[in-house]
Amino acid sequence: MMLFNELVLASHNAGKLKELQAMLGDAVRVRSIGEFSDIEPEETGLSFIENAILKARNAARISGLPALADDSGLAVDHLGGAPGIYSARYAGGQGDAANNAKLLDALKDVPDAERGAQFVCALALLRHPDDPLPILCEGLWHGRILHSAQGEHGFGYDPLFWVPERDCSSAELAPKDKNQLSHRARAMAQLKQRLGIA
Ligand SMILES: O=P(O)(O)OP(=O)(O)OP(=O)(O)OC[C@H]1O[C@@H](n2cnc3c(O)ncnc32)[C@H](O)[C@@H]1O
Ligand SMILES: [Mg+2]
Repeated sequence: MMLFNELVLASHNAGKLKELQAMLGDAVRVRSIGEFSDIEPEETGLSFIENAILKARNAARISGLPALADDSGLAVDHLGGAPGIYSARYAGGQGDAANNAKLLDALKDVPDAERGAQFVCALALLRHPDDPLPILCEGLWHGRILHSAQGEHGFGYDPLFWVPERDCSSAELAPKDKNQLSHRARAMAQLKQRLGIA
């Protein structure tokens, strides 16, 4: 049962915002945290869940609205799950191109069979900043890291993420297809069920 008709999305990532908005549809009025503040909270948590809660709590406090945050990243088997929660900061906060270059370099001589990886998404919804029981949902997407970038859609690590079920990179998927298959899509499907808007 939906208890509100408006929420703020606690993300400063344009690619994520677009996907989350498309997935939520018009069941709820979505505001962006950018309307309220340009300051990004420090992601000091040691898990995706902790960081999602921290970002949502900060947004709920700033906006006075229920807040939904997404903390996500790429966990590469050969790297023991790195970059994981540090995915956005993998190359020192220099952006997607630098992150992708560093990842390709880290896997330079690694054969296909050992290039398995998962995209991870944790969603946290807080109805207010002191919500003692956030709604938490998670999604995983299994794939493999390519040897070079492919595709123009999406954002972040998408050009390097091979999607076995579609035989292409996630940056080669049409946005509507990525939004049905991705880690974010899986977490969002759970959230919509919890909210009764599935
Ligand atoms: O924290 P916010 O403001 O939401 O924006 P952010 O970009 O910093 O987001 P995260 O802290 O959750 O870091 C996520 C990292 O994982 C990458 N990532 C997450 N989901 C992705 C997806 O669907 N496709 C490609 N890369 C993704 C993304 O590019 C970032 O480098
Ligand atoms: Mg972030």
